[in-house]
Amino acid sequence: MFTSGGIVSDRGMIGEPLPVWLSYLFPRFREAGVFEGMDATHQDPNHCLVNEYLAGQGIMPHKDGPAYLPTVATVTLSSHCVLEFYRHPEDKDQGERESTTEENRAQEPEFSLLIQPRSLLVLKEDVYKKYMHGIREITKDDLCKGNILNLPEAMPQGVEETPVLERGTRISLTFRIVQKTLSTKKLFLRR
Ligand SMILES: O=C(O)CCC(=O)C(=O)O
Ligand SMILES: [Fe+2]
Repeated sequence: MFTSGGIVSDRGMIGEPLPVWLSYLFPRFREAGVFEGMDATHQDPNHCLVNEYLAGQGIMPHKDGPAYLPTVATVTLSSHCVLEFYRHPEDKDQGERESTTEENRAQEPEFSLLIQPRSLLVLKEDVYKKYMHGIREITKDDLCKGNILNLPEAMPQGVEETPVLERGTRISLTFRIVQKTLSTKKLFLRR
């Protein structure tokens, strides 16, 4: 796992340009209007998190938090996954990723999405702000279980008979906009 674009902290991010192998996707994001109208100074994402999940690995339910503008674009490579969405009781989790707890995992998800390899997933607005998202630590996904909202459209061909998908290694590229950026020049002038 690594991040590109800079390290995000409370004070902001000391930005550095994303490498070409990530920024080559920007025209596609623009065509699809993914980050359109988010922020006057940022038309393209300035931060990317690259994650590798081996089969059986997941991520605890969490919100991505206020360091980013509330749109996230995720490109999935190699293997599918099922992303689950949870509504926090009373929505008291104020968007802090650190607030992830075992208690969150105990809840049942409200809905899920089947995320196919080579797909782009865009989460914004309420789904970003009000729901937590997570990936269960399992090696197989039974598509008959849970409330998978994008079925049958996202169902891979040929699995209608036995809709259990075995997970392989998944790589995700998660693009976001960090609004608060600090240039090294500004930092230097502050001293
Ligand atoms: O890998 C994914 O699709 C989700 C990653 C995620 O939720 C995160 O890094 O905040
Ligand atoms: Fe996340």
